[in-house]
Amino acid sequence: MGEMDKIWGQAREELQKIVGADSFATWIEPLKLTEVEQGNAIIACPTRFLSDWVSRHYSDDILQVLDRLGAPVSRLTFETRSQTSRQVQAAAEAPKRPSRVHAEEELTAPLDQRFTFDNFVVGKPNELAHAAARRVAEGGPVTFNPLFLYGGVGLGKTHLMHAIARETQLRQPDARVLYLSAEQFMYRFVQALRDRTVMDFKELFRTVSVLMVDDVQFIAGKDSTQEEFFHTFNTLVDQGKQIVISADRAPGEIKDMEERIKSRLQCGLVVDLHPTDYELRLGILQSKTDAFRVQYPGLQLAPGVLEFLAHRITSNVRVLEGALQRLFAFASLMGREITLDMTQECLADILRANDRKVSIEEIQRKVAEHYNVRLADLIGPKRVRTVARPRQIAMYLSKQMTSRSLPEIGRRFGGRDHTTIMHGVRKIEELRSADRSLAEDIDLLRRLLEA
Ligand SMILES: Nc1ncnc2c1ncn2[C@@H]1O[C@H](COP(=O)(O)OP(=O)(O)OP(=O)(O)O)[C@@H](O)[C@H]1O
Repeated sequence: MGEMDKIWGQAREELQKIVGADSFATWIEPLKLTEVEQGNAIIACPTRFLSDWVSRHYSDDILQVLDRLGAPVSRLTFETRSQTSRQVQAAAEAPKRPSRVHAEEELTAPLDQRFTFDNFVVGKPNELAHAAARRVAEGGPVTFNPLFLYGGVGLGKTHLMHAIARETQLRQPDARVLYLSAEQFMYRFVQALRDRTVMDFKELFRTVSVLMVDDVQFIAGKDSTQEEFFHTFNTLVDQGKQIVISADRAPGEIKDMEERIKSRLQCGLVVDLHPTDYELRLGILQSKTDAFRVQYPGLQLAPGVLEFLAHRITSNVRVLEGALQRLFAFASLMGREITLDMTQECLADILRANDRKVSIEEIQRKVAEHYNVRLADLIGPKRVRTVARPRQIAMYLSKQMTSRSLPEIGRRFGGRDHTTIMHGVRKIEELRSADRSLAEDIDLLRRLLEA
């Protein structure tokens, strides 16, 4: 067995544990590692569609697993077999199934086993989206059509879409649920145009019970795809069929999307997934930790680690999950308890990327609020002690927490000279070591500003 086959064999075992048996069979099984060269792993993949999906959804997992197995890889390149061999393969497979069934199976993107309602942690920022998704999945009379879910990267849109599709299939086994990305919609449409099978395409789309299209912003600027999408959409709505759409922004904000489509998209229920808050992040971390404990039995987790992560990693849930996954893998490899020190060491890059940039204005506002003085007084010329001390604290924090120079800070404090700022910073440094309650006040303010 060659070196690549050996590594890939081990990687496949690991990946199966991470993604689950079904997703593994659908997405990872058909792949083959052919070469690792200067940090680049070349992976052979039977179709473009498969490589697109795998690179969007499983790249991080594959990279992490290869890394863990000692293959120093920082990039993945997917190589698809040539067009000719793909056609030969398709032709060889075609007679096995009736053509209609074949087409439907190909159209619906497989569902990720991990994306269920049970695994979705609900908090303030996503409770409305979750409730609407559940309502749609319950079936019954269509009350809002379409359901339009939108939100920033990695906040759970795809997760909710898969959960709706799965739940609908469970509750109504006869319902034809079609779930696909807008990119796949376009790809299929273009293929139908090329193969002169547009009528079949229309027929197929217009006879589904539930149509779900992920990342609809993708068809912006693609005129004929938009046109076709619009007609499909109207036909289904007229027939009272449920449509669920997701996008990275609100319908009205999608550029290069025809007005009539935008307005159609807005006529149902539009709900957004807000950025996560601390409580939701902590809830998600706790739920993922429970899942990881099954995968890594016996692993010890020191108190405070999850709170630290929820506090420091605020970008999105995907990053949060990736961080936890790396931490568990690292700890299990080292056979050590997960402590705060290990967390900081193992996730240094992610933590750095998530460091909050605090502005001088935020510092001034927070300090003024904390000491109950007016913002205008904090910045203005008043010299009374009740204002002068908080002002110096704000100067000190501005120097510590931002990369601004003393003259720049001076300008934001009502045009003061840089020597005044330096004096203020020094004064607080002195007082800090002598006055405990002042030191505690400053720590509290810093924590509030970093949150
Ligand atoms: N509330 C939640 N509870 C549990 N897991 C969540 C939650 N929100 C997001 N996730 C997880 O975060 C990851 C990213 O979510 P998802 O793929 O649904 O994001 P998205 O909004 O579709 O992002 P993108 O715009 O990048 O496609 C997934 O693994 C998902 O399971």
